[in-house]
Parts: sequence; structure tokens; C-alpha cells
Amino acid sequence: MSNQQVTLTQFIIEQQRGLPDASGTFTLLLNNIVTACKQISHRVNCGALIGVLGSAESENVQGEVQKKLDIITNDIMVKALDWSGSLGGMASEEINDPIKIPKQYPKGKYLVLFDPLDGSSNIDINMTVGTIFSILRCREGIEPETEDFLRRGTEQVCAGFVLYGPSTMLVLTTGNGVNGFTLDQDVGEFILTHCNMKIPEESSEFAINMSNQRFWEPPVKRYIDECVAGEDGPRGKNFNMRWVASLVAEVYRILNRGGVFLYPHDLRDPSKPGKLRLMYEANPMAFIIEQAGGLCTTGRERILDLKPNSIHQRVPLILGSKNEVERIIAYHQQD
Ligand SMILES: O=P(O)(O)OC[C@H]1O[C@](O)(COP(=O)(O)O)[C@@H](O)[C@@H]1O
Ligand SMILES: [Mg+2]
Ligand SMILES: [Mg+2]
Repeated sequence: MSNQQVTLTQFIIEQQRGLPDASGTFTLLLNNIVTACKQISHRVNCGALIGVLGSAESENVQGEVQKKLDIITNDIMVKALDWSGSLGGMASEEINDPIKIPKQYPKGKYLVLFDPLDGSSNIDINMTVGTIFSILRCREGIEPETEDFLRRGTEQVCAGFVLYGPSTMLVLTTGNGVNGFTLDQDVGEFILTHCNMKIPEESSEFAINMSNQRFWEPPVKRYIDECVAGEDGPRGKNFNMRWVASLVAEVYRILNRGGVFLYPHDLRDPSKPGKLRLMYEANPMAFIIEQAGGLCTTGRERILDLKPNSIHQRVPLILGSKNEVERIIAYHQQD
């Protein structure tokens, strides 16, 4: 590791001075999350070798069939976090209710909400997956209730995701911009490689699952039709399309070269206004995207302003390059 490289630990200590918590418990908590993600990275990389691919033949609280790695990664996160002395509680995509910290440990001042394995449908085909986390403050020393978790995204003190792709990367914000760290497998440290990431305001690339087209609302249909019409249409330019089916991969691409991601309101099932979950997918990604100069909306409301009504609440999610997202919002206003 060359001497001008900055490790995540050094960076966080530096940031800590900017954080409203100089006690170090935040640093300890983040280090525990990172430790868990290093363990998850190993399981993901060796999945086929250690027999953890495929379905677990069980359903999670979302009514979705779980992959074996959904369960394994959830257990790794819970075990790595529950003794850190800085946690009041946790919530996971894979578990119905908030996870209580064992009685013998002090109740800390933070709550962590996480999606232990995002992009699960990709795991068996060796495509990029990730872990997403969101950190809120809570009242110290008190057992948090579900209500304590249901806070607006604007109240997050930290959000991040780890990408298990060709390289393992951590993308992090504590409210002072967005920074990317690459895992140096030789030394087992995350090294700062992408300082102060900024999303280009303009873009000609959209990401959406086109097979759901018949379920979209008119403003989304209009936006995508215009992109597909290219230079012969009202946009007067051609667009490219990507769909990785892994939110972490889509967001990382947008952080690097711009673009817009849509998992919009879907008319299929009124009880499910969207596919992605507010508390541990949309909110952390919205914090990161806005800190990098992008926008994140349901189409009608800013994601970070939404008052949650349940831990596993689903929302429409549209995010990315400022000018494109503003156009989509305008189309919703005209609808
Ligand atoms: O399979 P679809 O309908 O294209 O949805 C893909 C989306 O679903 C997700 O995989 C949902 O996340 P999980 O894998 O954590 O359930 C996102 O990562 C991705 O953007
Ligand atoms: Mg997910
Ligand atoms: Mg998941």
C-alpha cells in the first residue's frame, strides 16, 4: 500500500471530527459493518465452492423466495453488529421485526437498517450483488421500539453500500459528500480510490425493467418512449439502456457516469406501490445520490422527505442525473 493511500479507518477518523459524535462509537460501528461486508465478500466470491448458491426454499417477510446467501449474509451482519456497544437495534430486509440487542450489551445510540444481499437474483449467475446500510440515531440506553426506526431519510447520519463485483467497493456518505473505497485484498483494507464522487447533471442512459412497461403510469411511459424514440423523437438525441437487476450496481454506474434508474409505481398490485423498500434501499441510496449532486424521487415526492409507515414499506424509486430526474418529475406534475 503506497504511503499516499488513505485507508477507510484513517478517513473515518478524519470525518469523525466532522461528525456529531467524537466518542468513537460511530467509528466502531462502521468498522463492524465493514468487517461483516469483508466476510460477505468472501462468501459471495466462493459461493459455488462452499455450496451456498441456490434457493433456501424459504420465504422472507416480503413473501420472496430467499437465496441461501440472503440468510447467510443476514446472519453475518447480525452477528458482527450486535455486540458493538454502539447499537440500539437493527432492522433487516430478511427479518420481520427489529432485531433486539442481547440484554447483556449496553444500548447504544445508533440504529442500523440493512439489505444484507441486494440483487439476489444475480447471485447464481455470478453477476454483481451488494449490501446496503442506513444508520439513524436513537435515544441511548433505551430499548428502541419499531416507531424509533420509522424516521425520515433526512435523519440518516450515514448511508453506504458495498458492491461485490469485479472489485469489492464501499461507497459511503456521512453528509459531507460521497467517497468510494476499494478493498485491497492483499492487506484486507478498504483504500480511498474515488474522492468526492459527483453525478453528471446530463445523461443519455436509462435503466428500467422494460418487461413491466404495461404496468407503468403515463409520465413514466412518456419519458421512456421519448428516450427510445432517440434523435428522431422529442429529445433529439439517442439514449442507451442498461438493466443489471442489482440496485447497488445501477447506483454505482450512475455515480460514475450519470444516468437515471427507475423502478416506478406499478399498477400490478395496489398494496405494492413499488418493488424497492424505503428504509434500507431507497433512503440510503437517496442520501448518497443527493450528496453526489443527483436527485431521488417517487416521481411525486422527494424520497428523503417520506414519513415511513412500516419497516418494509415499498416505494416507487427514480434516481440519478439531476436534469433527467427533474424532467421525469415535471412529467408527473403535468399528468
Ligand atoms: O428482478 P427485477 O424485477 O428486475 O428487480 C431488480 C431489483 O430487485 C432487487 O434485486 C431487489 O433487491 P433484493 O435482491 O435485495 O430483493 C434490486 O437490487 C434490483 O434493482
Ligand atoms: Mg435489495
Ligand atoms: Mg436483499
